[in-house]
Amino acid sequence: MKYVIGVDLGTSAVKTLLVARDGTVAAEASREYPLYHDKSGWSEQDPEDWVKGTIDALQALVRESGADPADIEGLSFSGQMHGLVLLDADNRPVRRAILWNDTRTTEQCREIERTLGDRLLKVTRNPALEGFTLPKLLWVRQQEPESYAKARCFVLPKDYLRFRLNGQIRMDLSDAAGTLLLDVAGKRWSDEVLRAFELPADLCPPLVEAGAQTGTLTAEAAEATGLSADTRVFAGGADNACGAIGAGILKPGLTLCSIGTSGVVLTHEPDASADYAGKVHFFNHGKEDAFYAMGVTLAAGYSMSWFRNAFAKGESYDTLLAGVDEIAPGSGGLLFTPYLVGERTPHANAAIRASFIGVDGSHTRTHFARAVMEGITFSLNESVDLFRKAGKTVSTIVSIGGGAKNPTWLQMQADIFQADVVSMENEQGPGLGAAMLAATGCGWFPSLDACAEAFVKRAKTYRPDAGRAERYEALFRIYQQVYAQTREMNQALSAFRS
Ligand SMILES: Nc1ncnc2c1ncn2[C@@H]1O[C@H](COP(=O)(O)OP(=O)(O)O)[C@@H](O)[C@H]1O
Ligand SMILES: O=C(CO)[C@@H](O)[C@H](O)COP(=O)(O)O
Repeated sequence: MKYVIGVDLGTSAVKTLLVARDGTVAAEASREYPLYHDKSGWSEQDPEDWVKGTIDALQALVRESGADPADIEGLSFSGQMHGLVLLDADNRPVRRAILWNDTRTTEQCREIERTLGDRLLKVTRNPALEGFTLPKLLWVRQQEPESYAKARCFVLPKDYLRFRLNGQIRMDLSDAAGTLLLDVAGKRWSDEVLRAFELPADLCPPLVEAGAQTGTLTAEAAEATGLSADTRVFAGGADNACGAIGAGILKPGLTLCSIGTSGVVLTHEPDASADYAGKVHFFNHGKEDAFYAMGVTLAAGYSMSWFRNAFAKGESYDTLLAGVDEIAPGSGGLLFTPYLVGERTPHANAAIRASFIGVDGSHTRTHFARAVMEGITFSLNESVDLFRKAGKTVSTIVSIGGGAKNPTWLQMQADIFQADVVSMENEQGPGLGAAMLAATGCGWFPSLDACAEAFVKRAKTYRPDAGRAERYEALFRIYQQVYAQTREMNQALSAFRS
């Protein structure tokens, strides 16, 4: 049997999948790594932790599957987006990576808007948001000039990981789209943006398609992982692009919901003609010449993991969420907004923070757990709502990510989104999407679409219940008021955050 590997470099962990030629997942291995929040709004990781975790996970994958390394033909990547990894002349990181959910760059975002005006949206197709890469580059240049002086090139998280496995510095278009330095429709680095900020063109790595082969494993990487040095390495893509591939979102009319650390609602765009006026992100897909639009909830799964770590440390999600299905929609009048680290869609605001509204003496921890699930899903529904208002039909949503492991949450998504929600046999869509890029690159299939026919396996469809949907519609209208009602208070409270 021949195999490929998909490596998903997530925010909470790296997840590796060994996938056989018929699309069956033969083995899985993952390793967690820490997040550093040294100050309020900061979020960093050590690139060395990604490399160690991945090598460890790959070793375990090869060892525990018993697969012959010679039969593992290709490997590709899916990665958390936007994180800035600045490299020195020897390609060593000059500081820790600043991640997608780090919001320290509000000032730099305003500077980008002032400098580029309406050209920003025209060229990069996106507004200036704290999570994107360009504001982070400007922050390091202004705040840590000694680190910036050492920097020769920047890459994104999975590009650094790939470099450590194949020795080549490259960036794929789907990830480059989230830097605010790419001419998204033209598929090239924007000279105009680089010039406007006096950034040298060679700071940007060579661009490739997500499906392009970028060499093979180095001898050292092969030795460390137990893989063969002949294993072909394919560039891979942004986790949301790969999640879309792994869920079969390869043609118009299909929508994805992913609840990982972040949460996204994403629709396929066949070309760059759609204009959402910057209300949602607009990026290059991992499928050549296609695009996607998406709304992002910054703290989706992160709200659940925060809740667990703060109030039930050490418990499994299954234990934490036991009993939530016995509580009626609305959690007994308890509402949660998931703005733990600020928000992106529909409220681009780094200063907003989360709330529980309506706490009652009768509420138990289970009410709080259900309210957290509902609040995250209401936030994602703001993106569904935005797409519907822009004229998209959203009737079937494929749901992936850690949040899709819980059947009550999947039914809740159907009831709140008022759409059929489809789960996958394997909820690890981004890793599967990465494996599909490798499988197609190895020539197993003539196209990603053909690969999807064999690899994308739907498990169950959750249909909305009319009664619950009606109740949630009323609750959603109340939920939508919380942002405006708490914005000023949170702005004032920001002075008290450390
Ligand atoms: N069994 C579960 N039930 C409900 N939610 C879960 C479960 N397992 C994981 N999650 C949620 O999924 C999140 C992790 O999802 P994952 O897709 O692995 O994230 P990432 O790609 O960002 O590392 C956790 O933060 C948690 O909120
Ligand atoms: O910032 C974004 C998308 O714009 C995030 O979706 C990151 O790409 C991280 O993803 P997860 O770790 O939550 O999968």
